[in-house]
Amino acid sequence: MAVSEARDDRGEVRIHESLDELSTNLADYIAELSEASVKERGVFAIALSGGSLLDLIGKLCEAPYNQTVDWAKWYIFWADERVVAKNHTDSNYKQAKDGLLSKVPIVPSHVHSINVSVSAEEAADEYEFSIRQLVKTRVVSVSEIDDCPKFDLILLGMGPDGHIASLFPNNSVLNKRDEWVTFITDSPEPPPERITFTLPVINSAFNVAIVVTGDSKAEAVHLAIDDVGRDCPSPPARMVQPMRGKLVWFLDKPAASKLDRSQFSE
Ligand SMILES: O=C(O)[C@H](O)[C@@H](O)[C@H](O)[C@H](O)COP(=O)(O)O
Repeated sequence: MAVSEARDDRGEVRIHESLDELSTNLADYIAELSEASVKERGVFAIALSGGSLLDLIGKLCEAPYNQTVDWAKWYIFWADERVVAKNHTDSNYKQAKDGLLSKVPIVPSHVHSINVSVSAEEAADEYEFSIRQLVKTRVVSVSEIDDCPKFDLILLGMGPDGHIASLFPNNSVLNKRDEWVTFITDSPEPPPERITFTLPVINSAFNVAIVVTGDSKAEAVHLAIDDVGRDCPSPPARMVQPMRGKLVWFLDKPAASKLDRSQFSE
């Protein structure tokens, strides 16, 4: 059975016995947020990331979710994307299409992927422009604090170095405050060119989920969640602090193995 704990500004931490339990819990969470958002706003604007996360949301293609989720109301975005051809194995779009989008009845015009035929800088600018149009029509809500887009849900993975989206440690894009979407050409992980949401956009969302599995990420999970003191390095994932939204961590046991687990409850 999953255990969970509320960690003040670090959000709710859910730890799962197995990947299967995590996938089911994650699918339930997404389906519930979708239902609430469609009821409240008539649409569900969700931003995906890349990596193992996309395998873990695969349960959404199965019963009961494939029948019960109101797919026609979904609008899909990417919190980060690699600037490669859309049929390239590194493309987050391709991974999402193969694993989810082609298997459920999402409206093709609701899928907002980046333009990969231009430079990373231009792709980021164009993507921000298209999000601005959808904020105007309120397909994407807007933050009352700073006019940032307010996605119903942003799904993030995390690397062993604590990066989320394409916001890597010690990269100057972590300090971007004015752009909604920015770019890098020097990713420490291939491919080098990527576009990414900035922290203000991530922290404006109604809901953010960070999904992390495997013991190679246990130290980064500890540094991102526990009270570790100022002398420890602060990974980008620790900077995810939704201003008015809710943060939930979905972890398996190996990823949670270095957490201070004094107060978890069944
Ligand atoms: O496009 C990307 O590379 C990502 O969005 C990135 O932030 C990813 O989510 C993490 O690197 C975790 O990836 P894994 O879960 O595959 O380790």
